[in-house]
Amino acid sequence: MATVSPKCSLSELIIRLFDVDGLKFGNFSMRTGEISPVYVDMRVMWSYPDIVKAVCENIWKLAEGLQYQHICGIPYQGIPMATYLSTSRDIPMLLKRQHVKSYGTGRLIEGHYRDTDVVLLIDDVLMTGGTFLKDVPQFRSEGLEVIDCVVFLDRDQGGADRVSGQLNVKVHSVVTLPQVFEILLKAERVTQSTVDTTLQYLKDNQFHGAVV
Ligand SMILES: O=P(O)(O)OC[C@H]1O[C@H](OP(=O)(O)OP(=O)(O)O)[C@H](O)[C@@H]1O
Repeated sequence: MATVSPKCSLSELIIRLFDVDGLKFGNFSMRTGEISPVYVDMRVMWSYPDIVKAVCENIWKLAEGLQYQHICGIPYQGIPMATYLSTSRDIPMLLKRQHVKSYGTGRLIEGHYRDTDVVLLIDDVLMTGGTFLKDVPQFRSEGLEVIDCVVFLDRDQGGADRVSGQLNVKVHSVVTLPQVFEILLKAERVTQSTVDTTLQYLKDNQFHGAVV
């Protein structure tokens, strides 16, 4: 299978991701309890460094012009993405723990920062927005400000609006699922009928209101 270059086109990257099973069609149980006809499994990219580089380069482009002093990846997938950008661009990174340890320093957010410093949050996928809705207040209660979040793929189920509406944080995405379908359709990787069914599902399964 041909690899992609870090500066490849978005279409090339999406097709590469599809070809390594990063985007699957079928019936998948989601965290929310729903059955989704599409599943985005960016976790497979860790086996393909060319995809990691291209995904992160797209995130970097997206973050151009945003104001922040630190970057932080959302556990788990966001952490190696943020590490790649931190070390390749010399941007200080913070690490947020899933669980605070009962020993050592007992910190939730590791790294050096000052009160009111701004942190840019990085993640692979956005679905309900529930992860940002849960995590952003934790950063804020540690004295950090969050103004922007960047994700590679937004499933387009209302998550970005929930986050901006409830937290006054903007979520930027490299690509949305409908855009992914367009690319895969053009490349003849999926049929029109799969796309139609899946688009209808996304339309019928929007998230609003309380944290999921
Ligand atoms: O917008 P949301 O509905 O919150 O969904 C997005 C989150 O779900 C996935 O993580 P997951 O919880 O599967 O954990 P992982 O990163 O540890 O695989 C993904 O990596 C995001 O962090």
